Amino acid sequence: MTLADSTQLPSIALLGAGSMGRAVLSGLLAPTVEVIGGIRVTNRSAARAAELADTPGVTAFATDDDPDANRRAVAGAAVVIVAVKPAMVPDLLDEIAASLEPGAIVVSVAAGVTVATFEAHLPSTVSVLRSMPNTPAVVGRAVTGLSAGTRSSEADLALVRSLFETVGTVVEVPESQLDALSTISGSGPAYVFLLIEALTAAAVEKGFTTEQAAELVNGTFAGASELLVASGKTPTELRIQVTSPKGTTERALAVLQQADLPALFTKATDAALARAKELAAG
Ligand SMILES: NC(=O)C1=CN([C@@H]2O[C@H](COP(=O)(O)OP(=O)(O)OC[C@H]3O[C@@H](n4cnc5c(N)ncnc54)[C@H](OP(=O)(O)O)[C@@H]3O)[C@@H](O)[C@H]2O)C=CC1
Ligand SMILES: O=C(O)[C@@H]1CCC=N1
Repeated sequence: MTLADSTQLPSIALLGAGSMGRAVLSGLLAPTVEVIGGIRVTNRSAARAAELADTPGVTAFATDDDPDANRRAVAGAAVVIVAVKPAMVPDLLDEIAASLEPGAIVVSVAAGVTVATFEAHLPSTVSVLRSMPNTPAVVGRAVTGLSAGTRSSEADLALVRSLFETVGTVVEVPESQLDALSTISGSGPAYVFLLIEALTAAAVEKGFTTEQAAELVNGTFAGASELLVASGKTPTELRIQVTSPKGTTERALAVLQQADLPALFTKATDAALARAKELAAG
């Protein structure tokens, strides 16, 4: 490991060790990352905190065991990542507000909840940023949307960018675009898995075993993704390469195109966007 490969981060409190909290944590625990001052993680249930108890560099607290867990975790932390469900955010912010260090950076991963809500619940000395990572963070392949708040400096943005780069790539957007980004890349892995499930069901229906179907379909999605990245070609060019004139793929695509997938994805992402607005309203 060279110095250029490594990331140094100041002390971090991660509030909420669910799917996304643990996905972000996985990047912070990489050998190339040094969190000076360590990582404090909180969760509601003691069971999840116990799972993290032996992780080097991590101190885990459960709010079920200790009502002060979140306040203890944020005291002295330079960066606080809020990874609880959106509906829980306002109460959590009220709980920790007085314990935050002046100058602390609070980063939200919560869908929908606006910077304005965070800033309204926190002291004016605290810098707020919003992020929208996705679950491939677990394998270092997240795409994270990141937006600065009204009180965050360029240095805060750079620090939080480097934090999320431990789990993948980062796309900076104005907050007005973050909910839209969430409907694409935040939710996106679920759309891909739904397609995988559907193609797997078609394979089983054609007589393949579940194991064979998984090998065929998972391998095809992984190979196609890698081909897209490695070839530098567009998805359209690559689709055309598969589709022999008057061949079998052409027949299959004609059926799929009847469903007007672009319109369906517009409708689906519009529904996700509407839900983000509901979450913002609380
Ligand atoms: N899942 C995803 O793909 C993405 C999720 N997000 C956002 O991440 C956030 C978390 O979602 P997700 O990880 O899926 O949800 P989970 O339910 O998996 O995680 C939420 C975690 O918060 C814990 N928790 C609840 N209350 C408290 C509290 N008062 N203090 C500390 N911890 C608490 C829960 O503990 P317990 O289990 O014990 O109740 C749970 O572990 C949401 O705001 C979501 O919008 C953002 C991008 C993508
Ligand atoms: O479904 C959700 O609300 C979160 C945000 C994006 C992905 N999961």
